[in-house]
Amino acid sequence: MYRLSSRIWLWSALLIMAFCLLVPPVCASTIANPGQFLDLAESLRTSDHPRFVQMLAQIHREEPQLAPTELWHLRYLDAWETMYEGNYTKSATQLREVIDHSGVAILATKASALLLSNLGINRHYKEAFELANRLTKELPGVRDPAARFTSLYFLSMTMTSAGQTDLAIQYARMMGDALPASETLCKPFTLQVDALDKSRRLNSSSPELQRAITACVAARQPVFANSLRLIQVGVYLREEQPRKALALLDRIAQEIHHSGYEPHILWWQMNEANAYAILGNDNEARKAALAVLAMSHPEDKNWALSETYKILYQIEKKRGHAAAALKYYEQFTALDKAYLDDVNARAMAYETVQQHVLAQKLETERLSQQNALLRMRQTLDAKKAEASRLYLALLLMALAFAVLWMFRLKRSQLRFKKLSHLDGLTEIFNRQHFMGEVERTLRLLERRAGAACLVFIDLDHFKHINDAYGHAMGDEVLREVVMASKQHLRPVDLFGRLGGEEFGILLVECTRGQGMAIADRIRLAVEATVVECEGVAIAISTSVGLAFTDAYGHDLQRLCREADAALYRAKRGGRNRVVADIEGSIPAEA
Ligand SMILES: Nc1nc2c(ncn2[C@@H]2O[C@H](COP(=O)(O)OP(=O)(O)OP(=O)(O)O)[C@@H](O)[C@H]2O)c(=O)[nH]1
Repeated sequence: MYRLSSRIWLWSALLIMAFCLLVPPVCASTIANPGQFLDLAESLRTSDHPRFVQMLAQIHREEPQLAPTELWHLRYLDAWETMYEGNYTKSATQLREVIDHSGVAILATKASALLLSNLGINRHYKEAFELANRLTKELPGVRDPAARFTSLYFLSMTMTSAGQTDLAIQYARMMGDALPASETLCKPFTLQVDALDKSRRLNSSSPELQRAITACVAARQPVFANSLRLIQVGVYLREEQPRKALALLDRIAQEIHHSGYEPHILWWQMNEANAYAILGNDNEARKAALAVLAMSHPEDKNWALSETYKILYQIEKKRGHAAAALKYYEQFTALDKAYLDDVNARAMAYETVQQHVLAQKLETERLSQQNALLRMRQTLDAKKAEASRLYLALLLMALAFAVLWMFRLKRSQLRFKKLSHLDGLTEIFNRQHFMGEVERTLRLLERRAGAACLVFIDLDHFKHINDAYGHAMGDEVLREVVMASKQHLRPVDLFGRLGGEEFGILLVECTRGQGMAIADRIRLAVEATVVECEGVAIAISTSVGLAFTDAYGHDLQRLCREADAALYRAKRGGRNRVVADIEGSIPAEA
């Protein structure tokens, strides 16, 4: 048996038992099926170790025939055996190989869990806690119940070794929550008791203790049951109940010694020495303590040995054996220091890893916060750009709408203005606008001494047309007369309805002769206008009076008076004729 510290002994026992029960024993064994053969070998590792070694050698001879998964399984078992033989460094390398390269999730998880224990035993605490962190992270993805159970088992043990007993209890509870078919509550309960004991929260009447013992006895797990009973002995001793401790030690003595499990025997012996020492039975205490020393090796460094030296020191001191007392005291303090150093190293390593993880987490959080901020900014910028585009579009739409609205307004204003200038029936200038335009034009002409002729037109006997054919026909006649007259005007001439059946024309830049000719052409056009009413052509004629600027100047009033007078004369002269102003050279009458 290999020399381990007393705390590690318990963990080793827990480790061995865990692997014993991971794979249920298989009865058949044939190399014809290497997968099954490997499973069988794995199940026999601790219960029949010689056979396991022999099977390992046998399958090594068949190595070339093995499938890749089977080869990796074999390498995992090799790593286990190497660790069992005490070569932790080589075993760690082999396990890392399986973890990194096997590609078989269950094997990688089992190898990780075993490596965790390996690193702990080998006092590579920092690496152990780093691996524990990785295992914890990977745990949600471990679906295989046995692999999950194993991971939790080693995680719980590792947390206890780091003094993180609450976490250890939590992992142990998680083991109990999802037990693989081949497992019982013995191991989860034992781990909880161990964590409670390490954190001094266990007393002899704690229900957890009894519950765990019952579960392990029922599950036929003597190593676990004995570990729990030895813990109970320790609790009795802490509670100053040495007689109860001795009674329990007595009860389990046979089983402990029969098991041959050296760490338990040593632990049992040390507890006996301690119980007798508390009772003041120095002889028995010394005897038991010396038995512990006899079982140990000079280079052993463990807590049980440290406690033993302490007991011996106290006894020798009491007896006044100063030299012996000093010798034991020196050995006790050296071991105690080593043990405390180890505890501190574990706690320190745990804290270091946690700090590192925390720093990484903070850095990750900081980076993710920066990313989130950046994303928010980008989103905000995109939204701003979108909003700007929207505002621009809205602005353009509003602008377009305003322009359209203004355009339509202007157009309708112009239309109304134009309409307000026109006569509703004939659509030529109404009187007011006509007079205004005539006055403006006359002023312009006057400035450049241009000639013009004002023409007044009045339909003859229009009342009769209305009376004979109706007012609507009268309107039609008015429209036709206007259209006929327009044919003889130039764009510069002004044409307006003065009222009723009376119209005015200003012929611009027009000589007397031209004026008379145009007026007569209009008269003739009116006369030729055909408006029929129920097949009867309506006779239309008009009288025309003219006044020229060459005779009366550019004064509108004067011209109007003279044109009106000429028109009056045309009427009086018999109608349907053109009469010019009196002062004109030609008294034109047609
Ligand atoms: N249909 C129609 N008749 C109008 C309009 N404005 C005025 N009149 C009519 O025109 C007629 C003008 O009659 P009068 O002033 O007696 O002149 P007239 O009958 O043409 O006789 P003379 O001018 O002397 O030849 C009236 O009967 C008015 O009612 C109009 O817009 N439409």
